[in-house]
Order: sequence, then C-alpha cells, then structure tokens
Amino acid sequence: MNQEELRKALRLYLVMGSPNCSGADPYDVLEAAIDGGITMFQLREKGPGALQGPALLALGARLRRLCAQRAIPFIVNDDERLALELEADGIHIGQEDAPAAAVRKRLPNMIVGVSAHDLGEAQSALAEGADYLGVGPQYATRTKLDAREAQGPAGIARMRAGGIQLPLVGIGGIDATNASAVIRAGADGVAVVSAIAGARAPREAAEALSSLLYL
Ligand SMILES: Cc1ncc(COP(=O)(O)OP(=O)(O)O)c(N)n1
Ligand SMILES: Cc1nc(C(=O)O)sc1CCOP(=O)(O)O
Ligand SMILES: [Mg+2]
Repeated sequence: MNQEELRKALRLYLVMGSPNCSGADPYDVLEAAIDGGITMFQLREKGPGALQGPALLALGARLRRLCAQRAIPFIVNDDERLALELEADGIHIGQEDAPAAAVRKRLPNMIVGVSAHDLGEAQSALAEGADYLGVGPQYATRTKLDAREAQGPAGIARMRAGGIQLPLVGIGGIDATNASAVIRAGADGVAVVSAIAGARAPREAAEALSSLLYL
C-alpha cells in the first residue's frame, strides 16, 4: 500500500477487542462496522475479560478473515507474534511498547503505526520508520485507563505546523460531535473504539461518522 492509499485507509479506523463489544460477538460488530463504512481495523484485545492464548488466536483468525474478504486492512495492537501468526497487514505500537525502529526492522513488509503525543515523538517515529501516527487522546476517554491528559486537536495542528507530513489519525474520545474538528486540524482520519463498538447500532454509528468525514 502506498502512502496515499494508507491516508485513505485511515479515514475511519475502528480499534476494538471483545471487551469493547458490550457482550456482542466482535465478528458481528466488525461486520456491521464494515457495512457502515469503516476503512481500517485494529484488533486491540485489552481490558477486563480480554482473551488470551488460543481463544485470542481463534478470534483474531475470524476477524482477520473477515477483513481479508472485505478488503479492510487488518492491524494488530502491540503483539508482534500475533501479528505474524494472523498474517496481519500491520502492527500498532506505542511509546511503552517495543522500539519502533526494531519493529520496523523485524516486520519490514508490515504497516507500522506508532503512537505519538507531541512533535518530538512524531519526529522520532518518522525517523524510526513509522508508516502512520496515532495521536491522542484527542478528548477524554474511558476506554484506555492509562491514557494521558486530553490534548485536543491542537496537538495535531502543532505536528503539521512542525513539518510532519506522515499519515496521521486522531484517537481518544472521538465521536460524531467532534470528529470533524480532528480532521480540520490536519488528521487524515479518526480512530474510534466506543463510538462504534459500544454503540447500540454499530452500522448506523459507523455510517454517521463516515458521512461526516467525507464532506
Ligand atoms: C491508532 C492508534 N493510536 C494510538 C493507539 C494507542 O497505542 P498505545 O499508546 O500503545 O496504547 P494501547 O492501545 O496499546 O493501550 C492505538 N492503539 N491505535
Ligand atoms: C486505544 C486508545 N489510544 C489512545 C491514545 O491516546 O493513544 S486513547 C484510546 C482509546 C480510544 O477509545 P475511545 O474511542 O472509546 O475513546
Ligand atoms: Mg500499545
């Protein structure tokens, strides 16, 4: 995938694991979200009741297959071995995970996404070979318990003003009320968990977000 294709894929990025699905089957939630217009998916199995071992591998394989059938890039959060086992399209790592340069080297053919919270971290991620950045939290979130303080879309604007041209998504507390502000600040897309996975109707929630992002 070239950089322009990646920018498009990042437009509406669903990040999700089974703890985010309010008891629904994550497969059904993902399928509905794809029907509603998501453009990229990250398996992030974290939080109370998170699956591990063979159960996680089995869920990952089902979700991976669905993404392949529907031509949705499939990214794995944090776990290089799982990403390889599932033949993922990419991996997302944060500042507390393995160093981006080492991951880039070990997984030369995967998309490597890196979390960056300020211009310095964005410059380092670029130098280490990141393909895209996740910048957050944009707004207060209850999904990631160890999230930093909300920085607002101004953090993205500062990265763009500082010369960062890498594909970039905002994440954290994003929903239909604030997604447009994140795009206006310079993001290529928005990454959401609860606004879709926690919605009563994930397809409609994805449709509503998608319609805002293509104005
Ligand atoms: C697209 C995207 N952006 C940021 C993150 C957060 O990654 P990280 O800081 O490593 O935190 P965890 O998700 O691992 O708890 C992300 N997952 N995706
Ligand atoms: C996975 C994640 N990363 C964040 C960061 O700031 O890097 S915030 C976050 C959780 C986003 O969940 P929701 O859309 O429900 O707020
Ligand atoms: Mg991480």
